[in-house]
Amino acid sequence: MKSSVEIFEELKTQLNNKLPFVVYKKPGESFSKAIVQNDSQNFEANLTEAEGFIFAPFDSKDTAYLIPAAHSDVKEFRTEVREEDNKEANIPDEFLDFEFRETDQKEHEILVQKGIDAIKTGDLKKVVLARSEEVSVHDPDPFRIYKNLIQKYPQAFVYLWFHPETGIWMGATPERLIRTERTKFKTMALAGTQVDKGSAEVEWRQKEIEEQLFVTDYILESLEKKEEVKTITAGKPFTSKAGKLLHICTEITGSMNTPGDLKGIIEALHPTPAVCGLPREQAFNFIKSHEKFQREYYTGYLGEINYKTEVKRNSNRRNQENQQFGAISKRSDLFVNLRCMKLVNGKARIFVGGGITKDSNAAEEWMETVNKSQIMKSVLVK
Ligand SMILES: C=C(O[C@H]1C=CC=C(C(=O)O)[C@@H]1O)C(=O)O
Repeated sequence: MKSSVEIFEELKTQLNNKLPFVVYKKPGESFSKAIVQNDSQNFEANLTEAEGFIFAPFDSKDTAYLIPAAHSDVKEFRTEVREEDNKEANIPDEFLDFEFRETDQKEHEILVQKGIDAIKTGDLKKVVLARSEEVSVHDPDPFRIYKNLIQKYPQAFVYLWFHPETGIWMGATPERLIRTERTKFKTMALAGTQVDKGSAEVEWRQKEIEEQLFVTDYILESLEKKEEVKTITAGKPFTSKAGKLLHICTEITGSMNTPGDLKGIIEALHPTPAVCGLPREQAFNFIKSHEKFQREYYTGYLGEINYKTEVKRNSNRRNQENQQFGAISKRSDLFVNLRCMKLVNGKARIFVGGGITKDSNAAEEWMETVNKSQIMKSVLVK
């Protein structure tokens, strides 16, 4: 196995040559994977036949890119989380000393208030409204920032993606869109945010409980309708930690009639009410006509799609039944592109948003985006 130093050197060369690659680490794992495209073609992803690593935008009308498994090499290397660096619960104050413009605050509060008013007067139940913010970075080395993200957010899906058509994106997202293996799938309903104050008992307000329930109900309803889906079950909501933030999460598991029949399921899930709103189309239109920036790949999704993996055969007689499936299975593991940024000309464009319901408060929503943006800012400092 090559060392991380050697692999990062190879990735630097890949970036200098403007060739696509992605390097990522899954929640809780102690190794990273780099997928390095070995030619300079641009591959657009088609959900029915994509096999590789997909990078898909918020708006499905825009282009999703793929690093195809057949045109790339996979390299795995250890990326241990050092305990002393893992300061995720309390980011030191000096890391938070970035200025934000007052006009940003005003603009965001006006946008949120428009969302609240639309919910109170129409059919819209929830809309996720976001903003972007640019900060200068002293040392915009994406590999250094990637290493920082891994140390700070060991429980997130951490990634660094480059493609000549999209530029450099990176992030540490807490939200899994879907994971599948053979006919089994797993997804989650994530919503509600509060800052982790370190107390063992976490209390959630009715507003957040309701907001998260919308998300769970929507995911269940839209998946139940799909003929690809055979069974589906939701667990109990629990508090999940994402850096110094807490969210409410419900795990949803199920099975499909045909292994790897993902297209319909992805289309049913994306964009989830955790990043768009309810009803989906109205929320989508509201976002498109009111937000003052392009989301691009923020609130899109990314990850392994139909990756062939070897299944270890078990010589135990009782498992013989399972062997009839053969030794190769296709696996997908996709994440929602949250807590992310785009690196452009030595600056980081950070994307943050929050779910708005009838009980939301514009000033609180602004603060929520400030807290979320600090997840990115804390890793930009040396
Ligand atoms: C849209 C974002 O977060 C979503 C995911 C979890 C909690 C959320 C919330 O509390 O509003 C958002 O729905 C973001 O981080 O930019």
